[in-house]
Amino acid sequence: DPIPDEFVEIREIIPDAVMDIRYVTEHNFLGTPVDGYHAAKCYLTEEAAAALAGVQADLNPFGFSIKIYDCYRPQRAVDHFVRWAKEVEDTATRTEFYPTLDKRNLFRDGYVAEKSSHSRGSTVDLTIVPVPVPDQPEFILGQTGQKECYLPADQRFADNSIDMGTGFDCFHKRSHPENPNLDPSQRINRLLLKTLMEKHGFQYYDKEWWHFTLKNEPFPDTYFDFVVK
Ligand SMILES: C[C@@H](N)C(=O)N[C@H](C)C(=O)O
Ligand SMILES: [Zn+2]
Repeated sequence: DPIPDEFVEIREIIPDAVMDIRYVTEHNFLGTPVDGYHAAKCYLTEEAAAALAGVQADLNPFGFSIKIYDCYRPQRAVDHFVRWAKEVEDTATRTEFYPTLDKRNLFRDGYVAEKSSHSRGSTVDLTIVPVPVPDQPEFILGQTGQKECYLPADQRFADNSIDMGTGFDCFHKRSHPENPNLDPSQRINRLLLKTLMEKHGFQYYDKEWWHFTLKNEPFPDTYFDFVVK
């Protein structure tokens, strides 16, 4: 299935966007590359990409950049998430990604969706990194030690993001954007991301500090399933 004309690959619009597309790798909550991700690329609708370019333009003069974890997500990837959640005996990634929860409750608790706004093409998971972009350790499944994603930045996986208080896809209350039990600098970092994203037309999500949907999304009722390639 071809990539719809209304979608763009983000680096065509934001060449200096930093990419850390987790679902094409093993460093995600499934511990395996996800169905439908064949390349470490970010496709978004033209409208969402243009809005995100505004965020990058605001960050650049201050020596920061957006870093993208996920964009358009094929429906078959979401279906893979659902299958994974039903395999209850597979808890290989629990320590890092959902240390306090039963994987069967990740959908109920709002951390993963069976019908995801990502599949509509105007939702993005992202953070902010300094420029020049600091190194980040390579993740090697089975070799890189798993650390709870809610631990302080110097104890959890050493993501090169500014400190948002948790790692990406940390299914835990500390990831709720307005959790008051964070250091002031972590709360300010979240506020910066949310303020910039809202300025450019995105809606934040009250369960995950990294997840934003364009308010005026062009395909509010369409769940796409083309492959990321
Ligand atoms: C899985 C996580 N990155 C995410 O995007 N969660 C929301 C709720 C979704 O699945 O749409
Ligand atoms: Zn998301």
